[in-house]
Amino acid sequence: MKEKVLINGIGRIGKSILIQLLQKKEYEIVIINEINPYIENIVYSINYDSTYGSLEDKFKVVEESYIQNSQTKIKITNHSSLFDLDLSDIDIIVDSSGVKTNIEKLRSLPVKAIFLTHPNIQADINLILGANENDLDKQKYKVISTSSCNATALLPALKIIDKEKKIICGDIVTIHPLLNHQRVLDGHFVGSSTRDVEYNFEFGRSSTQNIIPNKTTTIKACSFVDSKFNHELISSNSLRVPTDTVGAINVTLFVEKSCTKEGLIEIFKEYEKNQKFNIVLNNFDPLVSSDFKKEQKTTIIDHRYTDVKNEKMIKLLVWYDNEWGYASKVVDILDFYSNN
Ligand SMILES: NC(=O)c1ccc[n+]([C@@H]2O[C@H](COP(=O)([O-])OP(=O)(O)OC[C@H]3O[C@@H](n4cnc5c(N)ncnc54)[C@H](O)[C@@H]3O)[C@@H](O)[C@H]2O)c1
Repeated sequence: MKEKVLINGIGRIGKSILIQLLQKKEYEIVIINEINPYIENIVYSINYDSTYGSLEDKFKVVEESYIQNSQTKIKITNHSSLFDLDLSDIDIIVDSSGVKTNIEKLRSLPVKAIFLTHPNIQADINLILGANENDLDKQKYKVISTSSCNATALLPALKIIDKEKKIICGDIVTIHPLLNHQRVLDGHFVGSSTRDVEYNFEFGRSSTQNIIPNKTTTIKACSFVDSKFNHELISSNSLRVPTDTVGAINVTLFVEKSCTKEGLIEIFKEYEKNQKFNIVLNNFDPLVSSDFKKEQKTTIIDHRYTDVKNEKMIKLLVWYDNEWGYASKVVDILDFYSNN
């Protein structure tokens, strides 16, 4: 039996999830709900993409409110609230709209599970593969947050190091591509109490003309998954840069047990060899951010920059595709949920 899916919000993340789910026979995308009222524009934005290229098997509009390609027919709805939708034919909702919704009310929806593509402390669980998948209890948990792209990339690396060397404290800087809530040229700041975007004057500044510093929610998102990895342990900030996708995290950690650069690389190689999910990729090649575009592994350790000072200070550079890579982890989480 296929899992019948509704995707809410078909922006950067919704679209990456849609395209990856379309490759899998275990899922049927029944509805896309999107507040964009122009179905021709929805189909256009699914078919063509400046970052990842255009779809081979293109969709077209049929019967006014459906889109169809050679494999699939999907109903398009335009409700601003999930509570206005007919969910009688839906098993799973993937909410990639970024809208903050009352979680108690979400639980009452007549579906098996609702996956939120943002960190949410009120969700039944914030889930990152390689960190806490064993805590997933399908009988108990209905609203499942798939955390953030940064936390999905960082937390597995922190846990690997903590297990072997015990982290005392540290600092991270995320270097993050543009997001759709930013402005192209200077304008009023963007942020709202109904979306998971921080109020931040700097995000009203031109995204293509600036490196924009901001307080990242990365460590907070990690703490929702594993409370040990919080702001008492690790400080953080972010630099938003004018690239389309693929982020990097510069990580500095102080640890209790002595280590060497070679020993650390060995630990990550061992993990990569034995991992259950597509998480760690060890890179030794002279690559740049765009080389990691569409990479499904989301904790890419660039060992050209792995370093140890005074046996107890570790430096790592971690890459991840914040759109396609993160979306692939959401799909892996759906698989994990469905198969357990
Ligand atoms: N872009 C990233 O790198 C990234 C990575 C991980 C997680 N996320 C999270 O995923 C979510 C979506 O981010 P995005 O970058 O895709 O944003 P986006 O702005 O590109 O897409 C959001 C889509 O949702 C639609 N939408 C807005 N309100 C809606 C509503 N009430 N009902 C239905 N649709 C609605 C918008 O029209 C838009 O098409 C956010 O929570 C974000 O924090 C983003």
